[in-house]
Amino acid sequence: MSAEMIDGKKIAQEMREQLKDRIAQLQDLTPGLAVILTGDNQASKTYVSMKQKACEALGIYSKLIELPDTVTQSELLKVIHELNDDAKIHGILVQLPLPDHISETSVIEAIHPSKDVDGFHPINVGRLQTGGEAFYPCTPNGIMKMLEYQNVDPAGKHAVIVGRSNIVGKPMGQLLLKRGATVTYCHSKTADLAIHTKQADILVSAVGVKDLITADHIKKGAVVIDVGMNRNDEGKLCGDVDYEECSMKASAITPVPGGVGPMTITMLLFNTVESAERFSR
Ligand SMILES: Nc1nc(=O)c2c([nH]1)NC[C@@H]1CN(c3ccc(C(=O)N[C@@H](CCC(=O)O)C(=O)O)cc3)C=[N+]21
Repeated sequence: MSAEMIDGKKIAQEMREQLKDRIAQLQDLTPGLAVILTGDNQASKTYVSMKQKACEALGIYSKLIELPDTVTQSELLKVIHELNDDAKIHGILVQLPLPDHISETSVIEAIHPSKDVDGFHPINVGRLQTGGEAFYPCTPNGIMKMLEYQNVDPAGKHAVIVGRSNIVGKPMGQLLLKRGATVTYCHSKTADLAIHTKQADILVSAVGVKDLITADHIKKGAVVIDVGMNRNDEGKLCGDVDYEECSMKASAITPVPGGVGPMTITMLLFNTVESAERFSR
């Protein structure tokens, strides 16, 4: 039996329709998102233009600030401070990665937590653990929405996460823990990956290695979430999971493209709308 494909594109589209209604309720307040793009990395440009198109489609005001890769840290911080004070802007996203001479931590910490729609600021990271009003990182939060949509309740399940980044792996574990999963983190230093991943009821791979997860890595009936973004020999986008093999064994599985990616952008819109709603209260 082959697994059900979790259609991220479709779930994302449905959530975007719901967001349109929420935006309409804001009446004369237009949610605003500022995106700061440094340098001319082609991949970054592509993602940023996808984000802008998504904003446009929903009637979210989007402001793009393009800076050369020679921009100094203090110039970048000044731009962030101005956006913190800009009443038209409810969300600020600084596209990562940044040029090497700029401290990612300093930049993230300069964004006002109430506008940090990426959920990367330590205040938001902390509140994810301790509670309180926070923005959750878009990719893991989008995955939680996909699980909900599939009627997968993490409570009592064993969730295994491969990857320990601040952007995906770590917050993914926190969100699943919040929902009652037993969480295992695996990463590049894990001695025997398959021993752990084979225990997973829910497996999330966020590593960036093509075909890292094969059928031998998963348990029959597992829910498999692929956050990887890699290119195969033909230059086509593919994930960490060998989809063909694993879909024969999993109960549900996300494709790449069309899985987690579209949900990431949707959750960015979601956080921006939420920020505007908080602002209007
Ligand atoms: N501050 C910051 N926040 C981010 O959220 C952020 C970032 N920096 N830097 C780069 C990564 C990457 N990222 C993606 C979002 C959507 C897709 C996406 O929609 N992908 C489509 C396919 C796109 C294609 O065809 O190339 C899909 O998977 O179906 C991919 C990647 C957000 N990022």
